[in-house]
Amino acid sequence: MTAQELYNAILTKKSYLCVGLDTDSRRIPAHLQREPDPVAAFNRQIIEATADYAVAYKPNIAFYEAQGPRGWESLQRTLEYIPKNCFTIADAKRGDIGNTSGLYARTFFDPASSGLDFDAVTVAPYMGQDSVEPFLEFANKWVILLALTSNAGSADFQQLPVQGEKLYEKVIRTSQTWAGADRMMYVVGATRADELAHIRTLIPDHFLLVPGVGAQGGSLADVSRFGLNRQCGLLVNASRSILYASGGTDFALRAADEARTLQREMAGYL
Ligand SMILES: O=c1ccn([C@@H]2O[C@H](COP(=O)(O)O)[C@@H](O)[C@H]2O)c(=O)[nH]1
Repeated sequence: MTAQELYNAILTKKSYLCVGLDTDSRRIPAHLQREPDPVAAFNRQIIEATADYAVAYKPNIAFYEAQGPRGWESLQRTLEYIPKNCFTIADAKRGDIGNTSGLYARTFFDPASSGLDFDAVTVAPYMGQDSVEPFLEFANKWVILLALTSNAGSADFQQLPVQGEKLYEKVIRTSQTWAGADRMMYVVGATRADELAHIRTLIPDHFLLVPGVGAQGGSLADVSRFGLNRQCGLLVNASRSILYASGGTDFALRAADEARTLQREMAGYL
C-alpha cells in the first residue's frame, strides 16, 4: 500500500486507528477455546467488529511465535481475514546482519516463501544501515524503524546524548538517507507525546506508528495535537484495550465499542 492509498483510507474512515492483534491464547474467551484455531477465530471476530473504524492491523509476532507452528498458521489465517484496504504491520522488531535480515524480509514480505504478505515490518535500527536495507529491497513494502519507544527503558539508550543529540534523534536523522517518507515510518510511543512536536521538526512528512494509548495510558489528544501532519502522518495503535474490553461472549461487541470511541475522537482531530 502506498502512502497516498493509506491517506485515502484514513480520509474515508476518518480514522488513523491501528488495531493491535496481540492475541494471547490464554485470554481468549472460553466459548472459543473449542474452535480448531481459537486464535484465528478470535481475531476474525475482532477484525470484523473493528474494520469500519480501523485503517491498519498490527499482529505482534511474539504472540504467534509463542505458539510454535500453530501460531504461524494462526497468523497466516489472520492476515487473510484483514480487508485488503487496510494496512498490515508485522510487529516483529527484527534486524540482523544483511544476509540474515534478507531472510527476515522474505518471512514477512514474500508470500511465495512464507505465505505471509505484510505491508510493513517493524525493525530495530541498532545494527545499522546494512541491517535495514534488505527490507527496503521489496517494492511497495515499508520499514517501520524503532525511534523512541513507549516503555520506561527508552531512557536507557534511546535518550542518551550522542555527538550533541539524543540517540533516537541520530537514528531518525541518519536513517533518512536510507529511504524516504514513501518507504519508512518511525515508532514513537504515545507516552512520549512531549517529544512529538520536536520529532515533527526532524520528520515533518513521515508517518509515525504510535503505540501506547489504552493500556499504557498515552493520550490520544496529545499525540494528535503534536503528531498530526498535512497527510495525517499517524497510525495510533491500541491492542489490549480493544482485544480484551470484555472476556465474555460479547468480546467483539465491546471491542467495536472501544474502536469506535477512538475513531470518533480521531475524526474530531482530522
Ligand atoms: O514502543 C513500542 C513499540 C511497540 N509496542 C507494541 O505495541 C503494542 C501495544 O500494546 P497495548 O496493549 O496497546 O499496550 C504491543 O504489541 C507492543 O509490543 C509498544 O507498546 N511500544
